[in-house]
Amino acid sequence: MSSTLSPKTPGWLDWYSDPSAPSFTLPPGTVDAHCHVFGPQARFPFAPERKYTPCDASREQLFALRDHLGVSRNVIVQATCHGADNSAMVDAVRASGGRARGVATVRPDVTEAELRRLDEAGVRGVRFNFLKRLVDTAPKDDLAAVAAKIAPLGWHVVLYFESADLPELEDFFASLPTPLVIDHMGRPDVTRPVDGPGFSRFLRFVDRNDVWVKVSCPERLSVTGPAALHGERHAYTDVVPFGRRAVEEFPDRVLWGTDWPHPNLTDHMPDDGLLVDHVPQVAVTPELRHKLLVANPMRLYWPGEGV
Ligand SMILES: O=C(O)c1cc(C(=O)O)oc(=O)c1
Repeated sequence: MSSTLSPKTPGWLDWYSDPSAPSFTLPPGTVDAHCHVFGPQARFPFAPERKYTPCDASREQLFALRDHLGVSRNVIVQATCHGADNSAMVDAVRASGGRARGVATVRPDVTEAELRRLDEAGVRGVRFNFLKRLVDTAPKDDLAAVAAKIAPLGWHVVLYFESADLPELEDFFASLPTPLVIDHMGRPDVTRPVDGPGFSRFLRFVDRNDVWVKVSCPERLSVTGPAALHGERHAYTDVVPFGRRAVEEFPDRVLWGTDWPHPNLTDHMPDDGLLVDHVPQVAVTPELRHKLLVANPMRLYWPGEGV
């Protein structure tokens, strides 16, 4: 069997295997609203159209990290290396005993029966990905067709795009008939001022369209670090003003996630324990932290299970 497995993309960085204990204690009920599973490849082969071949990152390994960090629940987002085959993600969500929800990737010809099956498994949204390094195309007609199909289920659309592409995409986004959730703060250029035109445009878009924002991936957005490694508890200081601004302007619509197992990082792989210590730097009061980590994701993914 192992001879049929594809080797990892050259230079691939594996997830950090021995994360430290965070010094910040996550509040009870914390949701990691953005994480992935990869394979395991031998059981859930990667998609032929993928742009990278990762290491395995199984549901058991994700749940072990959840427990180690003091997280209560996960939202498992379909990773592009699995294309529109949601098997690994759905398997993980089903195995969580109600402690995970899923975000899927589906094609425009997806049937109602398949959507109902995903919904019953715990899927609550679909992801539209616009990063050219991750997907070949993102035809708006196809995506609009998907959005029309999932809207009656009460699902939302998760959007992953580069900040430079927002001007071209925002009318399309605003036309979608579902709630919207934006990955990784819309990937701001953190070398620019937090009150400059780029991030201001993003915040205006969020404000006008009632969008949810994931305050996630400082390790991906940071230019100057320092990295969450070697005991560094004030990591990624260049990203802090952007996260703080989003949390303070939209306290009821921000979400947090680890992004474990951190696909496609090339510079370093963060220690996830230290990454948790980034949270109190962007959400500076207990009230803001409770909204970011517990109340907001519960409203979106476990409505009716009030907190
Ligand atoms: O920036 C990335 O490379 C990346 C990739 C994926 C994915 O492949 O699904 O998901 C993410 O959240 C981030």
